[in-house]
Amino acid sequence: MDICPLLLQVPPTVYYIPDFITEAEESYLLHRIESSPKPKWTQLSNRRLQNWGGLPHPKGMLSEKLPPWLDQICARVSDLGAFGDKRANHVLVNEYQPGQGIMPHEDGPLYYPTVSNLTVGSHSVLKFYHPVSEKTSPSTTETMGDHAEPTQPVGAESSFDSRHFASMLLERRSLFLMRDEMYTKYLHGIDELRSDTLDKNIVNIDRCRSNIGNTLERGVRVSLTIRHVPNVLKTKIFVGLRR
Ligand SMILES: O=C(O)CCC(=O)C(=O)O
Ligand SMILES: [Fe+2]
Repeated sequence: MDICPLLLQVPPTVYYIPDFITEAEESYLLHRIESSPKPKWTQLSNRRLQNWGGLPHPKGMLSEKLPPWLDQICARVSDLGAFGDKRANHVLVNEYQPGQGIMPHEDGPLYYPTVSNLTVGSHSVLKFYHPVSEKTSPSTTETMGDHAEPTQPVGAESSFDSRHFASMLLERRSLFLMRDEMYTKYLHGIDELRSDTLDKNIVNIDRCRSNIGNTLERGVRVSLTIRHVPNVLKTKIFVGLRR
């Protein structure tokens, strides 16, 4: 399996694995996601999502058992050593219609500092940004635990272009991993576009089916953000015995 880090314009903390799953596995995952009960979906302004495994919280996540179809994929990602000797215990499913995206953000301190993203259904382009300054905290913070949308200070949008330093093409069925400073320091986001024209900023183009200059129309893309939440509440159930 090809998990060589990309040593080009980005630090060696980004991994791209084309065809991590088969077409049959992709169809199966899409089917399971689509057939999840309606209340499992949370509609946000620019995408909808499903949260699995519990709601990450600074005081600890009350963990919920993952369904077998997600547990299997979590095991496969964990077996790569993505989370050290820990196992992924949390999955966020994001569904993007063409024209939808996610604002530049960081994933925050509630997760083990490695994020893995499995892309199904259609491709996307993930863009990476320098933080506003090395000393200040990033302009946006993703607090997916409570489904809050990333926020952005007034005037920050115009500066994103100048802070953009690399992009990754995430083809369907691929797995993307980022860790270390790519997780803790830099921001990532997806532009709200209906198609992507691939330019020289795509650092993983050599591992992709497409070429620089191609324009790819976006279909409905579902991504599975697979992470490890270290702070899990150990619930103790006390059973009172009465005489
Ligand atoms: O859809 C993606 O690939 C990115 C999702 C993301 O950044 C997140 O869930 O925090
Ligand atoms: Fe993210």
